[in-house]
Amino acid sequence: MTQLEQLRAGLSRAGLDGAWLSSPANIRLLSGFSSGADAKLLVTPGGVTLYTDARYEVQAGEETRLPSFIARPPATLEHAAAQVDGLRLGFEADHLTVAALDELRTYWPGTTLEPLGTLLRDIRTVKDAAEIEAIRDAQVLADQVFAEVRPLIRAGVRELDIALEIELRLRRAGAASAFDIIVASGPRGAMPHGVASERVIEDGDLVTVDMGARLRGYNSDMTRTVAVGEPGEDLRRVYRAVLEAEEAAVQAVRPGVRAADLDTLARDILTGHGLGEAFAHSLGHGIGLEVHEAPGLRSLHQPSPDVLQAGMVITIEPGAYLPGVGGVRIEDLVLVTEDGYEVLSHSEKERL
Ligand SMILES: CSCC[C@H](N)C(=O)N1CCC[C@H]1C(=O)N[C@@H](C)C(=O)O
Repeated sequence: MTQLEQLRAGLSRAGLDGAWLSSPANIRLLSGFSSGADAKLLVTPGGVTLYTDARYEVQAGEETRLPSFIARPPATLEHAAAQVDGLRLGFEADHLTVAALDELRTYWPGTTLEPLGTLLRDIRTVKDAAEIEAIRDAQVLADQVFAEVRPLIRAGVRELDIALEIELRLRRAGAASAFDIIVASGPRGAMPHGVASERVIEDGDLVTVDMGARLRGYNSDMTRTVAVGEPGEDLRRVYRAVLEAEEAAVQAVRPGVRAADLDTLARDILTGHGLGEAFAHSLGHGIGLEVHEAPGLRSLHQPSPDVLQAGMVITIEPGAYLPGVGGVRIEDLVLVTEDGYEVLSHSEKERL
């Protein structure tokens, strides 16, 4: 079933006639149009219409085979009003603003509007062959760029120069950076989201590089922690503990495993090394049109209800963060297959 067919089936199960979609990722998923921030998608029993404005007329013609209506609000809402009168329409409650919902109610007094729930989240969680190919290609590029930039990670180089080189090479290859590149060296390694700064890397540092490529709309995500010179034995011990947790969690990936249990598995290993408190985030996440999407690999603070299925693409990224000292994170991008897993990220890991 195509994603649109899955959406229609889900709408009918929920007693809805259609949907008004505003999130760029879902618009791209269903239409192929890549500038969803300036678009809406209307799904009704009679068809699907992409609404966008004159800046995107040519682009819409190139990117989608769906009929487009070129206008700006309120003309778009007035045009849609005739099609949605008397219908029950779903909307993305986690994306549509309160003001935008009020506006829909004003222009469509005869339409019942209801939150879509997890329907689109669920459709996006399991990837089809084309989506997996795009993520795989994004990771091939990320591995290649990491290999090219790896020799730059040395004493005397600023974190932001490493990030710049990564970004430049991704852009030159026709991709983009999936997110602000994290380069966290020395004590900055204690910041899980330590985006590259002006800090100059020193001998004995561990340097965490977390990067991803966005290609054909799909993202990759991978982290490597690199040793510069000879880090002290305390940091090496932390590195080995994180690597042990990471490899054990990857090896446990297969359909039917609860996402929360993978987090617990990695967390227990780190706790055994006295690093449970230092693992300050969840084990990983699904990835696709957005960097963070379902399933969440989380056992603490709202444990994930998700169970792994073939076709999910997830990250496994345990870390340990020691304020004032430094940190380690190791992350692989993993495809859940029918009989287990395939690691999509191939960049070499340190063996300390
Ligand atoms: C700003 S995108 C960061 C990408 C990165 N690989 C990543 O997902 N990280 C870095 C450390 C934690 C993890 C993260 O943000 N996890 C989220 C899902 C959480 O809430 O734990």
